[in-house]
Amino acid sequence: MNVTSLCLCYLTRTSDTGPEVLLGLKKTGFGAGKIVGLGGHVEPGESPAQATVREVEEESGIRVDPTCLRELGVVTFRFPTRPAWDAVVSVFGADRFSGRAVESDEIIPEWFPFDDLPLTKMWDDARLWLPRVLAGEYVTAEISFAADCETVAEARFSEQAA
Ligand SMILES: Nc1ncnc2c1[nH]c(=O)n2[C@H]1C[C@H](O)[C@@H](COP(=O)(O)OP(=O)(O)OP(=O)(O)O)O1
Repeated sequence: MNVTSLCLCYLTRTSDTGPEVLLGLKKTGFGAGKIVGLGGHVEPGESPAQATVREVEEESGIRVDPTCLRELGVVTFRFPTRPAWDAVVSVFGADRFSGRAVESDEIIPEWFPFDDLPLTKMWDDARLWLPRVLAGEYVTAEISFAADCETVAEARFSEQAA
């Protein structure tokens, strides 16, 4: 069976008080109630970058030119008790984009300072790698969740560069 292909995008900006990243409260579907990065499924015929541009606009109204996307890593999620949820996530970032973040059917967007990320309200794995990608590190990771599908049981990082 093919593993689901997802994308995530961390838009960043510099405010008067320092660097910030755009996250958002997921209103519906997988991960509802958590604060997440913008993103979603890579549809058939799309590249991960094309899916990222589409998902960012659908979820926040912000437009990103594909040439402005930076590859930040690839994270594989494994759910041993729910293998249908297994996914490979292509992670991108961009600091050039147009428009202002607005609420959509899926997400209530919010900018967070790099030094005050809402990690306890995010997927449990985010604390392990989001600060690293925001610090400029390319991350290749495989995350296995415990039986509760919420808690990280094991996280393996490899040194593979972009
Ligand atoms: N564990 C973990 N940490 C961080 N981020 C994520 C996960 N698991 C995840 O699925 N995600 C991210 C990856 C994706 O960006 C979204 C999930 O995509 P989803 O919202 O289900 O996909 P959409 O295409 O927007 O939804 P549909 O419209 O297809 O229902 O969360």
